[in-house]
Amino acid sequence: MTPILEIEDLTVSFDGFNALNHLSFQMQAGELRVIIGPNGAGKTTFLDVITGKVKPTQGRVLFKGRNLRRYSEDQIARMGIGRKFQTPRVYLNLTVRENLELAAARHKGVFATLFQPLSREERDRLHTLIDTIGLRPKANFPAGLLSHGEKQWLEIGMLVAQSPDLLLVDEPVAGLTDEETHLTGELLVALAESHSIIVIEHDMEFVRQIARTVTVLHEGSVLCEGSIETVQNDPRVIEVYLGAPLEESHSTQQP
Ligand SMILES: Nc1ncnc2c1ncn2[C@@H]1O[C@H](COP(=O)(O)OP(=O)(O)OP(=O)(O)O)[C@@H](O)[C@H]1O
Repeated sequence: MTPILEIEDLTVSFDGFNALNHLSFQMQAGELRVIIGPNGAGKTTFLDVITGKVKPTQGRVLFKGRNLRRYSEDQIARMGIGRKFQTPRVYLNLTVRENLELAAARHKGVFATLFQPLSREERDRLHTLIDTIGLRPKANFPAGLLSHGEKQWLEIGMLVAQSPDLLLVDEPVAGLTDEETHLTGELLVALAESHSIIVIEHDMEFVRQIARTVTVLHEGSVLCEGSIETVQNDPRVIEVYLGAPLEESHSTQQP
């Protein structure tokens, strides 16, 4: 089976400095993959290159077998790669439902956003999605009244409303309470039943909750990959996290 994402010998240089350095990576459709790595390991650049924001200096990024090099960021988004940034980008004056409707319509293009009402089927999908993201009781609240965690879930919902095949989620639990963090983990695990997802995260408790396979980046390359136990016990990983157990080094690794 063709992997949903395949990265071959990828190097990204900024003024001669390799933010990504001969990196190779593969994931199959339906995987929930967690990427960790110390500050400066190349995690953000990794996402930037998948979404087309940054172009490879060398090497290839293949999405469902197609080389992304010649496509713009917009084209890549329309091909089915959706990205959730660290800070929520929801419309604060619109309700939860309106935010989701807008995201679903935007997926169909500007004309549809302005003039075409959602079909019955699309409305049913959004109804289910509001339940999935746990915001049914607040469906008619303006997003400005939501907590930080609820805004994150809404934005994840807006991403899903655009029907991406691959979701890229950057540090979804930064700044969330323990309970919100746990609920975010449950949400991502539920979404992983029908989506391929890459999550970048520092919070090791959260990584343990959701991770099946973890990829560790270091100095722009894959240092090691495997189950959370495999990765945590790998001496190379322990060394790059300053010789400390992962969860203890976490507090020193936050940006
Ligand atoms: N536009 C740029 N110009 C120059 N150097 C850059 C640029 N973007 C990233 N870098 C460098 O590339 C390296 C990788 O950066 P990147 O932001 O991808 O790491 P990261 O793993 O996301 O780090 P963090 O956890 O701190 O967000 C860093 O050393 C960074 O300084």
